[in-house]
Amino acid sequence: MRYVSTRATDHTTRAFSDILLEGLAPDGGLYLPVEYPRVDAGTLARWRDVLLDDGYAGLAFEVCSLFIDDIPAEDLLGICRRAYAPEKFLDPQIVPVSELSDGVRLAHLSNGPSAAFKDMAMQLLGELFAHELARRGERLTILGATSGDTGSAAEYALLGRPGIRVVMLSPADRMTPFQQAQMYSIDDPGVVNLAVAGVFDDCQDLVKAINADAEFKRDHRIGAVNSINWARLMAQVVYYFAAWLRTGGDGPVSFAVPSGNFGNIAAGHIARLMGLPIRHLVLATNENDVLDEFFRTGVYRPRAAQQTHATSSPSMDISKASNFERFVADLLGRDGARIADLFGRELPETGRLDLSGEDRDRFGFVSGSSTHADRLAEIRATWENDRVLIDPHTADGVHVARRLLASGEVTGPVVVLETALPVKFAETITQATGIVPPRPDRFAGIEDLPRHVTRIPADVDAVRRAIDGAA
Ligand SMILES: Cc1ncc(COP(=O)(O)O)c(C=O)c1O
Ligand SMILES: N[C@@H](CCOP(=O)(O)O)C(=O)O
Repeated sequence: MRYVSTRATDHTTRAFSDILLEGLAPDGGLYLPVEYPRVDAGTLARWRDVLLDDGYAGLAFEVCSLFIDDIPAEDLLGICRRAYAPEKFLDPQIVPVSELSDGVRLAHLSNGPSAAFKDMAMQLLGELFAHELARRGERLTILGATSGDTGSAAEYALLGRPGIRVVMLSPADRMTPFQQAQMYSIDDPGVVNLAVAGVFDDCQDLVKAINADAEFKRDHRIGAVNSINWARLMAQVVYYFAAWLRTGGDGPVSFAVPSGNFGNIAAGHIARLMGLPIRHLVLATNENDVLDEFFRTGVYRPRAAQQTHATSSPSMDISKASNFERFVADLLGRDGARIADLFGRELPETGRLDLSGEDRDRFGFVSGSSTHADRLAEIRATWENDRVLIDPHTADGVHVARRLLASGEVTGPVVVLETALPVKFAETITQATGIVPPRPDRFAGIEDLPRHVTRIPADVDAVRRAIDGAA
């Protein structure tokens, strides 16, 4: 499979291993496969057996093989087996699917090392980076941005890997105490945590600004772990197949997806275009509802930092969704020149994109948003009715799914993607239920450990200095 930038105006394509290390394309666009591979009913039936016989790792190998043709098959199988070794996850099924009493299903994606769905991709990325860097004899500085979950998932997956160091930007004082402790308690010269005076979007802008400096990027061997890196999306595609297969039957299923940077649901969009029977992709936001607004109106209107609310689902406090560009590329038939103009000129100049004239309905998206009160009500109801604790991000998804099921806008089996364990958001869980969420033993006392973090302004030179200083 070859890859092309969303903004490409020529026929230049790249190999998977190259874009894995490169992350963001030099023209500022995001990589996509030249075309999505198609999966037919026979393949889905075979994959049902693969999942039963070879587990999640076997399925991941099958899906990834469609996107990677420059890593030998036996190496890729080993990579998938190490990434999805059952002992790394709280459940040997890796992604179990459960059913609540009202019929809504949950696909549990947060059983991995850092207790959020980011582990599903990050464990694979860790193995892929290690394989490719060893093969090339190269080093990589991962520069990432986090609103609370990508950072710890990346640091856990990459810690101690030869030739890799991580510089992670996080929004100062906007993550929960648990999320901060997960990252800032890491005491390792290969991990540099920077707390930026700003919101997640500021951190993401800084990452993009560094990536736009071709010379600095080349000299410092900068790579990416955010969902701007195609490999993240590829890995996330796998859990849509797994969840569909575990839901049983051959018919269409709808997925409700807590959304912020649009990576989680972009993977569902890709799975659907590959042929997975998905009826609706139910996009759920919190009060930061830029994406909900787009799917309702066709107008994409990112907000400034001052208009980005600090909510009780803080990992989704995002107002500029990176992966949205990938969706627009599909919406506009991969017209690279138009994408370059929209995202490289029109959006920065006008602050909005009006795509209401385009036929976005054909992609199966419906959307909604939730408030703090909605999330509390869903967490409480799910606890009282099912004795299941869900985190506030999952509650965003459950809320929108239940609302659209009730209105008839969405029908049939709905699988909500469960994206984090409640322990990461204990205060909100306790507010909703009066219960302190259970804490896996490996996280005992992390808030009491010394912190290793440097505060910086939202300034690209401060990031450059930190990268230089960490060298
Ligand atoms: C717990 C959690 N749920 C949902 C999301 C939304 O995912 P995405 O940013 O890929 O849309 C995130 C991150 O943004 C998250 O950390
Ligand atoms: N929710 C994420 C922020 C989005 O990051 P991405 O890596 O999925 O692009 C976080 O928790 O850090």
